[in-house]
Amino acid sequence: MDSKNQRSSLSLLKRFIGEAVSHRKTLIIVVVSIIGSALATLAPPYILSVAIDRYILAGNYNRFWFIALLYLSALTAQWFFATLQTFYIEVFGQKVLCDLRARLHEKVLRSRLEFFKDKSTGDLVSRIVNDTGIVNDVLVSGLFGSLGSLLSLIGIIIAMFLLDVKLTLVTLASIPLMILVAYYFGGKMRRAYRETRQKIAKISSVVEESVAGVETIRAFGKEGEVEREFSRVSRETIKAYLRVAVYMGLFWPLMNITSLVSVIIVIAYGGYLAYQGAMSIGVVIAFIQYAQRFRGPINEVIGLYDSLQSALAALERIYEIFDDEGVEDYEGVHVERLKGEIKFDNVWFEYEKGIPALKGINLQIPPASKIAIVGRTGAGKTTIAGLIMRFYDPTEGRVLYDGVDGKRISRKSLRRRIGYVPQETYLFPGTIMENILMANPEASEEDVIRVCKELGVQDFIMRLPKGYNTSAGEAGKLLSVGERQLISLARALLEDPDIVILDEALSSVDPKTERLVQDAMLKLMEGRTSIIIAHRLGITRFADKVVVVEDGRIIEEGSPEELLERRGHFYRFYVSQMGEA
Ligand SMILES: Nc1ncnc2c1ncn2[C@@H]1O[C@H](COP(=O)(O)OP(=O)(O)OP(=O)(O)O)[C@@H](O)[C@H]1O
Repeated sequence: MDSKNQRSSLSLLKRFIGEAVSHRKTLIIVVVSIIGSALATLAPPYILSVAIDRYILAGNYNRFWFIALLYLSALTAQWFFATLQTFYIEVFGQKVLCDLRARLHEKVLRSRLEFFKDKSTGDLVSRIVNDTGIVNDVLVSGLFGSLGSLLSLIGIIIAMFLLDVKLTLVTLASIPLMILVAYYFGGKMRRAYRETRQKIAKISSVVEESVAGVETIRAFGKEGEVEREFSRVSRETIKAYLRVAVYMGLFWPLMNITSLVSVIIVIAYGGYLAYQGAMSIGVVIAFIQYAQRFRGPINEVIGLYDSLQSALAALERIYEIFDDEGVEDYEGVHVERLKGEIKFDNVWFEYEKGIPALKGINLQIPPASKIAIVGRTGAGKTTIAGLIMRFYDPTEGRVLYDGVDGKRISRKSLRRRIGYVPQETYLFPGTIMENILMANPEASEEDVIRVCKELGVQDFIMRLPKGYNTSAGEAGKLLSVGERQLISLARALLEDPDIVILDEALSSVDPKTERLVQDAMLKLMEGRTSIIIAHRLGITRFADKVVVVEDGRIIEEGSPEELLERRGHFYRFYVSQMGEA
C-alpha cells in the first residue's frame, strides 16, 4: 500500500470510528468489560501461586478455605467479565451495523436514478449486506477483541515481570515463534477460509442465474452446460473447504505445541531456579499458567491485522455510496392540489453528457386534457413521463406545473399528486389489499373495494385463492400483465391524483382484459390531466391531442382527427399498425 492509500484508509477508519462512538452508553459498558476481563485473567495464576507457596507447601490448611474462595471468586469474575464483554461487543456491533445498513438503504432509496445506471443490483445488495457485515466483524468485534487481547497480553507480561524478571525474559523468547506460526499458518488458514466464502457466493449466483433464466436455458437446450458449470463450482468449493481443513489441522496443534515450548522453558528453567531455592514452586506454576495464556491473544491480534485489508476495502465501498452526491432533494414548496396544467418550455435532457434524449420540447397541456404521446421505440416518450414525475430534471429549459417551475416544487408532494401507471406493475411484498392501499394512507379497505368495483377489477381479484388477502407473490404468478396493470390503475384511482401518466402495457393482452384496461384508463382519466404513452394507437381516439415524438423532438401534434387528415407521420403509424392488426 502506498502512503496516499494508507492515509485515505486511515481517514476512512477515523470517520467510521467517529460515527460508531455515537452509541456512547454501550461503548462504556464494552470498555469497562474489556478492562475488567483483562484484569480478571491475571488474577487466578497469581492466587494459585500464593495458595501453593503459603498454604499447601507451608502446610497452612486452617485458612485454606479463604484462598480457595478467593480463587473461585477470581474465576467467577473472569467468567462474568468475559460474558459481559462478548455480549456487549455484539450489542455494540449490531447497533453500528443496523445504523450503517439503515443509512445505506435510505441513501439508495433517495439517490437519483442516474446513480443506479452503473451499479448492478447484486453489487448494491452485497455492499449493504456483506460489506457492512465484514466491517462489523473486523472493525467492531475484531478490534475490540484484539484490544482486550492486547490488554491481557500487556497485563500478563507486567505480572510476570513483577514475579520474576529473569524467568520472564526467558519465557518471552518463545513469543516470536508463536507470532511466526500465527502469522504464517494462521494467515494461510484465514485466506483459505475467505476463499470458501467466495466459492459459496459463486454457488449462490450460479443457482440464482439458473432459476432466473430457467426458460431461456431450456429454450436453448443449455441445461447440460449449466449443470457442468454448477458441478465445477461445487468441486472448487469442496477443494477450498479441504484446504481449510488441512490448514486448521496444521495450525491449531502447531500453535499449541509452540505455546508448550514456552511452558517447557518455564518448567526447565523455573524448575532449576526452584531447585536452587531462588524461586518458589508457586511462582513457577503461575508462570506456566501465564505462558499458556499467550496463545489466544497473539492469534487474535495477528488475525485482526490479517483481515484489516478486506475490511478497509469494504469500508471504502460503503462510503462510496454515502459520498455519491446524486441524491434527490425533497426541498421546495409543498403542493396540496394542482389544477393540472403542464408546460414544457424548451426542455432539453441528457442521460449521458453530450447525448440529448430530448431536444427542445415545447408542449402545453391544459388542465384536465388528455394527451397521447406516440413514437417509435427510443423516441423519448418514457423520458417525457420521467421528467413530469421529476425522476429527472431538465438539463436545459423548464417543466412548469400550473405556471410554477417544477424545480421549485417538492418532489414528494408533486408525486403525491401524480398517478403513475407503468407498463409493468411492481407488486410490493404483502397482500393485494395492502398493495392497493399503499397509494393512499388515508383510504380504508372499503374505499379499495369501491374503487375496484368501479374499475371492474373486483371480479378477478375475487377469483384469486384468498381474494384481496392473496399474497402479492402468489398473485403475481397468477395474474397476467393486463390484470396486474389493472391493479396499478386501481392504485392510481385510490390516490385520487390531479395528473395521471399511463404507460400502456406493450405485451399482448387478451381482448376481454384489454377492454377492462381501456375502460379503467378512461375512468381514471376523467377530469384529470392525462398523459398516455400509447403503444397501441386505438386509445389515441380518446385523446384531445396527439403528440408524435421522434429522436427527442416533437415532429407533429394536433387532434387525432386532424392528424389523420393531414396524412403525415401519425397517419402512417396508424395505417401500418391497423394494417398489422
Ligand atoms: N437510463 C438511461 N440512460 C441512458 N440513456 C437512456 C436511459 N433511458 C433511456 N435512454 C435513451 O434515451 C432515449 C429515449 O428513450 P425513451 O425510453 O424515452 O424512449 P421511448 O420512446 O419511451 O421508447 P420505448 O417505446 O421503447 O419505451 C433512447 O435513445 C434511450 O436509449
